[in-house]
Amino acid sequence: MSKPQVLLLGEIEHAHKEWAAISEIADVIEPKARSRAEFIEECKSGAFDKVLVAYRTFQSVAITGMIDEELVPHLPKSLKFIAHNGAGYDQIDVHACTAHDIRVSNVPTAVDDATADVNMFLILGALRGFNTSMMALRNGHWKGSPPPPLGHDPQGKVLGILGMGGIGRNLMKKAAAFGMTTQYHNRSKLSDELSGGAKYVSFDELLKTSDVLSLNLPLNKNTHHIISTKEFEKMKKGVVIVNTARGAVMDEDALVKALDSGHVLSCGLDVFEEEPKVHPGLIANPHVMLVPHMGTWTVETQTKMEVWCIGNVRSAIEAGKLTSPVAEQKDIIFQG
Ligand SMILES: O=CC(=O)O
Repeated sequence: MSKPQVLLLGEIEHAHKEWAAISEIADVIEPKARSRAEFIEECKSGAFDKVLVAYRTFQSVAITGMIDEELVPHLPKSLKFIAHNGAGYDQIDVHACTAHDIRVSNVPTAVDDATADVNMFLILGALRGFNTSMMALRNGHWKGSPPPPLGHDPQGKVLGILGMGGIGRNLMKKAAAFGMTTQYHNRSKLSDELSGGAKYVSFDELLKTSDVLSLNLPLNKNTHHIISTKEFEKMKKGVVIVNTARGAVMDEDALVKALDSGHVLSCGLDVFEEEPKVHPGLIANPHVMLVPHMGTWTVETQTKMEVWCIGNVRSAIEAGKLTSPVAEQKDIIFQG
């Protein structure tokens, strides 16, 4: 019997041993296409007609573009699984995939520590106002002239976490070590065991009473611009906002205005609405902490993510199911 085919969209950089083991149970193929148009043509040519599983990276979007309603109908009928190497899967229209009987998995858990570490780094940097003086030092002006205003301690501050998934819960533990108290808002209240004693509050309450607001929720139609002008107006004056989720959960234009007016004291961002473009109002603001999407950018975490994603590929081939299906598909019974 011939082996099933696996389509590699992107590259395996670390988990070479685990990937080599996939070659023992499947034939791995790669696209020749270098653009979305070429990829669609390659799909149409029948080149992928025996592919059962696709492994994809965040970066492979440069070739395929979004896995959206336009692209999904061109994917081969044989394709039943997409294993996405990343926690956030906003590049994939899950509903379009469900409609074509394609199961989708992401990589939770493996990303939690590294992303929450960046979260903490951004919280500390934004509270302390480190960026201005770090820039002054490099420009030969020591702390700057005049020196920057005094920063703020995390101790005793209320951290509001919007989206209490794995990263949010990991952040809560780290923030506790810095003396912060956590409250959260989530689609649903967590069990006491999961929430670790953090107070569940309404969205409005979270906005009104947090000293630091951390965005840890996925980007989808419901969360796009969930933080905009109206929400900034409800926040405490002097609030600090950090985002390691996806840029578009916050309206960047509105953020820049809230920073410029002084209502928002500072922010720490790892993600941007139109990456790799960064809003000029953020670039021009020396107080804000800006990191070019490096939440999971460590050898250890990238390796863990690849191993996890390859585990999904293996499970799809051997057991006919994914180990970590995306939330939207957990309760769906597939036909094909
Ligand atoms: O941004 C990183 C991820 O979604 O894994």
